[in-house]
Formats: sequence, structure tokens, C-alpha cells
Amino acid sequence: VKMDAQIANVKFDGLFINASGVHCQLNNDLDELQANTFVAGTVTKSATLASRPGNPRPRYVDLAHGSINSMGLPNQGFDYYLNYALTRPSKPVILSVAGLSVAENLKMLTQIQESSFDGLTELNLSCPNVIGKPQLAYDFQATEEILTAVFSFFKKPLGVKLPPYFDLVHFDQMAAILNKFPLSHVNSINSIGNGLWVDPVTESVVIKPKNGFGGVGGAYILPTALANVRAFRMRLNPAIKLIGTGGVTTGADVFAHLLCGADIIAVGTQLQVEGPLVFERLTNELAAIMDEKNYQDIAELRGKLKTL
Ligand SMILES: O=C(O)c1[nH]c(=O)[nH]c(=O)c1I
Repeated sequence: VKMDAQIANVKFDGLFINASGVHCQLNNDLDELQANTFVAGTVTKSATLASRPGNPRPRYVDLAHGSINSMGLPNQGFDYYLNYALTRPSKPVILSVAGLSVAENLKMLTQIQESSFDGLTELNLSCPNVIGKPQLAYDFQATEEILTAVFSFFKKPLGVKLPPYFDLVHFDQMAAILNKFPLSHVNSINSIGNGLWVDPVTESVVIKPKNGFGGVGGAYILPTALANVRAFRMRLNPAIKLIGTGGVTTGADVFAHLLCGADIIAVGTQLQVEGPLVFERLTNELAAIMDEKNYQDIAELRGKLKTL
């Protein structure tokens, strides 16, 4: 079964990447994914200029049908990931940046522009867990302003990581903004921000930061992820590709994301829970579904979701 995709000048020989934040903080984590036959590319942990320890622990918990996290952007610092991208990969590396200010984002993007990096860059506009900082992509004016500033000098392929939206008018408004820019891709969705999990035994929240509020991932968020992928596929210029992220735990979930229009698929919570073997399982489960339906190539079904 043919499973590949292209975003800008980058060819992915397969469908799967990790979701930024999972299995991608250190070189060894990234190398392990790069070496995995069923992984087509890797995304680095979103970077800030300086390294960060992140929020106090416990800051990640697996739940019955997903996860909750308030990591707080722990990372080794931008140079670490740029170096990785420049020296190590056999497969595509997507560099994720999440500066704490517009200036910090522009500084990192300038360094990428001036470097020999020729892969994809992803501007994370949706981190929900930096205390005191909003998810930037919920501010449409600020989003348009930062993309205008970025594209005034950044000439390499650039995508954005978006939070989930929950209102069709917001899809219209956000897509209208994104269509103004020569984006390589949109990665949708990030975790559903500021969920809360309560442990009835301890009568307590389960993560320490932010009084227990954190981003929700995993099966809980699949309907929201599918809606966002579909909504943006229907609204964005075809030249803007889609990375479908959120709620993938089975081959059927992958198939659903593809029907909604995803070009490649990112796996987060289920990678955290199951480890890198998840990619072989998802590949096999998807291939079985495609065989059963007599599809030879993903291109035959991508974006072909039917309505009633
Ligand atoms: O807390 C985090 O580090 C984090 N957690 C998320 O769920 N999404 C993000 O984009 C980030 I930057």
C-alpha cells in the first residue's frame, strides 16, 4: 500500500511523524524515531532560545482515554535542535519553535533563515501551558501580525501548529488569515488547552502546575481533531498541506484523519503510552483497512470524506 506525502520540498516516505513534545526532547529520542522503519519524519520539541526546565512535576498524566499535560515548554534550547536538524537526520526533521514573545520567535526564525537548514519549520502558536501566556492563535489579530512579520524575511518552508477551534466562524476567520500567507502547512490540532482531571479517590487534581489545568490529548480529542482537519482542508488553499494531529490510537483513526484531508499524521499520546512500536501497529491496521476497501494508494481516499 502506497503511503507517502510531500510538504513543500520535503518528501515523506510514509505517513507518520511524532507529535511535537512526545519522544523528541533529546537527540536519543529523535534518533530512535529516525531509525524506526515506520516513521517518516520527526518533529523536535518546541524550542525557546534558552533551555527551560519547564513546570513542576507531576506535569504529565495518562488518563483512561488520553492524557493531560502542563509541561511548560521544557526544552534544551533552540541551538540544540537546530544542530540536530543540521547534523543528524536520515529522514525529514521538522523544527518546532515556540518563543515566549514575537521578538524571540523572529530571532529563532532569523537563525533558521540564515542557516543551511532546508527542511520544514513549524511555528507553534498554541502552547497552552506557559503560565501567564495565552495560546497566541486564539488571538486572530496577533496571529496575522506575527505571520506578516515572519514572512517579511523568512523564505524557507514554514507551517503553523494551531490549537483546536470550536466555532465555524472561527474556522472561517482563521482560514482567511492563513490563506494570506505562503504557508507550507498547518498542523492541527495541538492539545485541547486547559482541561482538568479529578481523581475521586484523592479528591484532587492530578498535575501540579496551574492547579491541575492542562492540555488534553488522546482518544478524548479525536472528534475535535477530525473537525479541525476537515474544516481547514475545506477552507485553506490546496497548496497549504495538513498535518493531522490529535486522538490517533488505531488504524481506523488514521483512516478518518486521511478522509478529512490530512497529508501526514502525527501521533502524540499513543506514542507516549505505547512507545515507537505504535507506528508499525498503525501502519498495519491502516493497510488492512485499505486492502479490505481495495485502495492501493492513500491519494485515492485523502480528503474524500462523504457527507449525508
Ligand atoms: O506544555 C508544553 O510544553 C506543551 N504542551 C502541549 O500540550 N502543547 C504544546 O504546544 C506545549 I509547548
